[in-house]
Amino acid sequence: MLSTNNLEKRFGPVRAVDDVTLTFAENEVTSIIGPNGAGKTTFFNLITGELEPTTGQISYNGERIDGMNQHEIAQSGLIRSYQITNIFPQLSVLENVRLAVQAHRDVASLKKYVFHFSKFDAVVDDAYDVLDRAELTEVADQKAANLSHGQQRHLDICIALATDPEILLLDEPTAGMSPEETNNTLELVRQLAEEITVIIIEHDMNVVMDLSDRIIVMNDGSVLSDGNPDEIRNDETVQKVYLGGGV
Ligand SMILES: Nc1ncnc2c1ncn2[C@@H]1O[C@H](COP(=O)(O)OP(=O)(O)OP(=O)(O)O)[C@@H](O)[C@H]1O
Repeated sequence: MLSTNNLEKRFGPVRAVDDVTLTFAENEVTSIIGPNGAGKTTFFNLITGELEPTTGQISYNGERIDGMNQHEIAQSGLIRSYQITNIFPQLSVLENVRLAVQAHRDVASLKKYVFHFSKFDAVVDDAYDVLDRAELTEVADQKAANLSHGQQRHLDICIALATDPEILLLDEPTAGMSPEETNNTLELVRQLAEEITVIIIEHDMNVVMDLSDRIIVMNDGSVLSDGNPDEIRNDETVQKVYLGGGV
């Protein structure tokens, strides 16, 4: 459904992403790992349209998306979670998700929602459905600013889910979380992966090994290795370059 072909991004002399050809399958959790500066974030930025490739192609559901703007790519179902920066802290949890549901509708529908309260109710119902998936229903009326760090990260994922993604990109979803919050997030991502495709950048190897169907190891902009958790754990090159033999 999503593939890259000879994808390359140069920043002056630096090849941040260097000849990356990958295909992502539906309903899999894929983790992208690698040392600092390996090109993981740049790869995400290329897929979501935040950066344009220097050369190479990106295809999504049979269409070229390289060169499309971020908004068009997001509308087509490829959504990135933005690590809390998308949250309006002074609004309630429900209002945050409701706004995201509304923003996803086109302008004509939006007018209907304003003038027909039955449609507005449907938006609220959708927002509650999303909160329910992340177990945030109980805090729906609280100010987003008052949530714990883990709950805010989940709210951020809810805001992404409210736009009905087919592919969800998550950048270090468990960063800064307590062990309990991390477990909740793992459970949430597992549930999501039953319906959508999830691609994660993650540094925590326990999370990566636990959660992933597939792991892509990047180094110096290139794909060093690509396989299931057992294959990556036993890959000698990966151990030498990245895992230090410790996993
Ligand atoms: N806007 C930019 N301008 C110049 N160089 C950049 C830019 N963005 C990234 N780079 C360089 O591209 C390379 C890849 O960086 P990138 O941030 O994609 O790596 P990363 O794997 O996400 O690293 P980290 O795990 O530290 O976030 C690095 O050498 C980085 O310095």
